[in-house]
Amino acid sequence: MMELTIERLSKRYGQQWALHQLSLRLSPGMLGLVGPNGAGKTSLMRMIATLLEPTEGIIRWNGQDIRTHGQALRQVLGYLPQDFGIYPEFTGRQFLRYLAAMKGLPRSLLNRRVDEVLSMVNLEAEADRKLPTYSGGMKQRIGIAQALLNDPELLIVDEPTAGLDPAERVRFRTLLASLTHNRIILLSTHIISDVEAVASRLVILQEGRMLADTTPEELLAKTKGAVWGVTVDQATALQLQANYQVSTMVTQMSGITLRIVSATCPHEAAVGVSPSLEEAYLLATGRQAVQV
Ligand SMILES: Nc1ncnc2c1ncn2[C@@H]1O[C@H](COP(=O)(O)OP(=O)(O)OP(=O)(O)O)[C@@H](O)[C@H]1O
Repeated sequence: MMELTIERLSKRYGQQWALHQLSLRLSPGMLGLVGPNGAGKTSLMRMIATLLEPTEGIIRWNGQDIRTHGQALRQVLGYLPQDFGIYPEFTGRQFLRYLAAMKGLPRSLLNRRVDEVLSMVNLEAEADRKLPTYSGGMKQRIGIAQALLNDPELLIVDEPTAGLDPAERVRFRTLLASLTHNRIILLSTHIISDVEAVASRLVILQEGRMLADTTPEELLAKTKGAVWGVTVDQATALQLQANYQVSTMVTQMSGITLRIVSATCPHEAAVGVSPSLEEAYLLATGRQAVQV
């Protein structure tokens, strides 16, 4: 059995609710937890990892309350926190061996398991280099490797792609996708493309509340007919930008081409275009996209 159940979970810091009455049931597969900074993603993940006390609500692993049965969950948990610290004096392999020993892996298994996880994250060739010489992507892959040491049933990864370049980000996404078999993966991000094509389920959080519990396909289908493309002069572009959610803005010889997320047609020359998942997310959250 592999089931995580979250029942009316809330976290309050002082007067502020970081998370409010969230209920979710997770089964094997990847769930993308998407939301802007401050949405409550880290608080939720830390509560599941038994590192933070909920203010209200219950988290159950296979039916058992983790407040009283935390050890059962920790045994099957792999966690890559956002601020994952490395030890500068270690090589990748030494670091993993050290953590494997800390996690109580028996000596007879330890070296073999470290080799296995190094191969899973494709770092065998760099395993004997010191950690400070690693790129951002390699550091994150070592982070995943340490989270995989105990072959976790529940893998929690908090904003792993922050600071990675686009190639590293794609590589990291592919790595996570390869780990979904027979595991629950909870991946948080504020960049929707990180979970596009890899998450079978999307939960959108905003200001501590769940805006949507959906699938990428469903979210896209809902957005059909609500994304428009138009090429206009600069003054019109600025005006449209002030009044609508503009997802992209590209300057071309013929003028400025905008993509606009709007339930109604924003301009007489606008034509309907196929939505991207990012635009679907913008429509769901009602947020202004970053200008390009
Ligand atoms: N220790 C704390 N004390 C007070 N407020 C906190 C604390 N930790 C988080 N918060 C607040 O709770 C809210 C949710 O924060 P949280 O870190 O869970 O969100 P997040 O979605 O993970 O955002 P980020 O990606 O920025 O970490 C934010 O408004 C944050 O300022």
